[in-house]
Amino acid sequence: MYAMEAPPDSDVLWARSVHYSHDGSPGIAGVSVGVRRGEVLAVTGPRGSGKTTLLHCLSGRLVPRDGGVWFDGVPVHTLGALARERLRRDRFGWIGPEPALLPELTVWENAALPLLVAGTAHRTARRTACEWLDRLDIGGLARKRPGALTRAEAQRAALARALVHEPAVVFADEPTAPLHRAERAMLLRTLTTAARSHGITVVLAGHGEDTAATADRSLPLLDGRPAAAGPGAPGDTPEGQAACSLSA
Ligand SMILES: Nc1ncnc2c1ncn2[C@@H]1O[C@H](COP(=O)(O)OP(=O)(O)OP(=O)(O)O)[C@@H](O)[C@H]1O
Repeated sequence: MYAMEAPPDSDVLWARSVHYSHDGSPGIAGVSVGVRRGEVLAVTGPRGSGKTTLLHCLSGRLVPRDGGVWFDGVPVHTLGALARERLRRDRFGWIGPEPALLPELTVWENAALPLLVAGTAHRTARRTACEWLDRLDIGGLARKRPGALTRAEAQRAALARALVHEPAVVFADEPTAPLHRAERAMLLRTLTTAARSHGITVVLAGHGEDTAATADRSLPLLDGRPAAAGPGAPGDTPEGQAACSLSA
């Protein structure tokens, strides 16, 4: 049983036989994965294969209907809603397909939000946010409002917000979806370079080949299950605990 196993120390995130269904429609079924500290893991698969659902389960937004998720050895699936919210605020960063910046705030205020919400002094939050905007090559836009940014710039601002508090793990759910090809490659490179230089683990969902190429390993999903978990595949257990067939 997953509950009797102990997550390995090397894994910052560890999921065992995770099942989640959205009001009856299948989301993911029997996904197990370990993510090592500082690693970039790609979760790939076609539309509707369960990538977003898995990221939501790993980040504590959703509680699996069955199976469990551990972060730093803590069983996230047993925590209450408030504790999971705190965990997401303090230890995780999130960037999705839409930048979701607050239009009435400046770019630096948007980037600083995780620090401000956590009670960091205004001046420190501003300095740190501006350092991240500089690092992501949009320092000159710090005082602008999101409405004045291109999509690529807005997505970089969202990336700064995901990284500003130097979380343990950044979840990036198709962060390049709104971008053109050249911008996509640039954003992925920026994300992984920044995360690697700060020891931040990345779980990156996407369906393009560029997603897998960016990552250290890949977990391909199909219909909510690990795609490589056919008969005889590694991890093809009766519980369906197939670990991600990790290619690297
Ligand atoms: N809120 C929801 N209500 C009902 N069904 C949902 C909901 N969210 C996801 N699903 C279903 O769960 C399955 C997995 O969806 P999910 O969004 O996790 O896949 P995905 O791989 O991220 O897809 P995409 O690439 O389109 O974002 C799909 O069949 C989807 O229709």
